[in-house]
Amino acid sequence: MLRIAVPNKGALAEDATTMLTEAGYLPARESRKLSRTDPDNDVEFFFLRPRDIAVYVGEGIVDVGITGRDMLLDSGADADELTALGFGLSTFHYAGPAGQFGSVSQLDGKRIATSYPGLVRADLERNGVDARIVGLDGAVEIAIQLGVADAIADVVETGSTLRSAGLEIFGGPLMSSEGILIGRHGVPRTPAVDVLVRRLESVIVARSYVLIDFDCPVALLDEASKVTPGFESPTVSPLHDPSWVAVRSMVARDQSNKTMDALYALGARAILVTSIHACRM
Ligand SMILES: Nc1ncnc2c1ncn2[C@@H]1O[C@H](COP(=O)(O)OP(=O)(O)OP(=O)(O)O)[C@@H](O)[C@H]1O
Ligand SMILES: O=P(O)(O)OC[C@H]1O[C@H](OP(=O)(O)OP(=O)(O)O)[C@H](O)[C@@H]1O
Ligand SMILES: [Mg+2]
Repeated sequence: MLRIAVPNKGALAEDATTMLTEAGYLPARESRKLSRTDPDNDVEFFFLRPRDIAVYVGEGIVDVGITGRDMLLDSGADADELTALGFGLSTFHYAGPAGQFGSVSQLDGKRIATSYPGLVRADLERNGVDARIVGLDGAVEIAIQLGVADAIADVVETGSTLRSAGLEIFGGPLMSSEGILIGRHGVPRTPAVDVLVRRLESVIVARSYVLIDFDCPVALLDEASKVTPGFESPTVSPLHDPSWVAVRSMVARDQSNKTMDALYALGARAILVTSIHACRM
């Protein structure tokens, strides 16, 4: 059985479960249970704290897990990113009271509150800054007001938590993060892991692309194919009227209206966009 660790709470938990469900697995947690089997897929799910998942994977206790890239890096666990999952997008930043800090070098001799000490220590070393790290479990944005730190380093998504604490970011982002699938370093990918990765990547494709169908005068087919080149090349089918063809292609979901406008302006008609329920690329 493939053993998969899934966040049991926090920012990644719901999206990870939804994505695995769309990929055909049964990861929904039953009441307060910390594990469940999915016999049809020969998988066992473990519901763990996202921070601990890198540790369990790195120690080889579970085969793979879903966590944040920032948490993997922070943990220093012996695990690698297998694929990025496109949810839980965030950046990691230093922040301080508005107007007080301009660059990382100004952190020299200061106290920095964070829940990600490994990540921050590595960044400070890279920048040659000697600062004291104050390790906190969460709600670090209030640490300056409470007098335990001079600056913080934390996850930023919308920035609203920082703003409401009167803080602003300074220096560049330490990293960009998102939910990722991780596996133990140096362990060859088994066929079951390959299937999992392919299924998850297919969910991302099905979410990011749509199918576009349209009727096109044969004389315009080359031009239309440039608008919708698809992955390999568009599918072209004959119509009863020999001067027209039907064309089908994949286009990026967020470009679908622009693509329809361009095709219409070119002379294509009966332009239809449909969602992709599932795929294997
Ligand atoms: N507001 C957010 N938006 C997007 N991603 C986030 C957000 N907060 C945290 N994350 C990401 O989610 C992952 C797990 O963080 P999360 O906050 O869920 O864990 P935690 O702090 O241990 O749990 P909790 O906040 O429930 O105590 C990290 O990779 C982090 O970057
Ligand atoms: O930029 P924003 O959209 O405001 O999101 C960022 C906030 O979200 C997370 O907090 P979380 O809810 O996980 O609480 P925690 O700090 O206690 O972990 C993170 O630690 C930031 O505080
Ligand atoms: Mg959190």
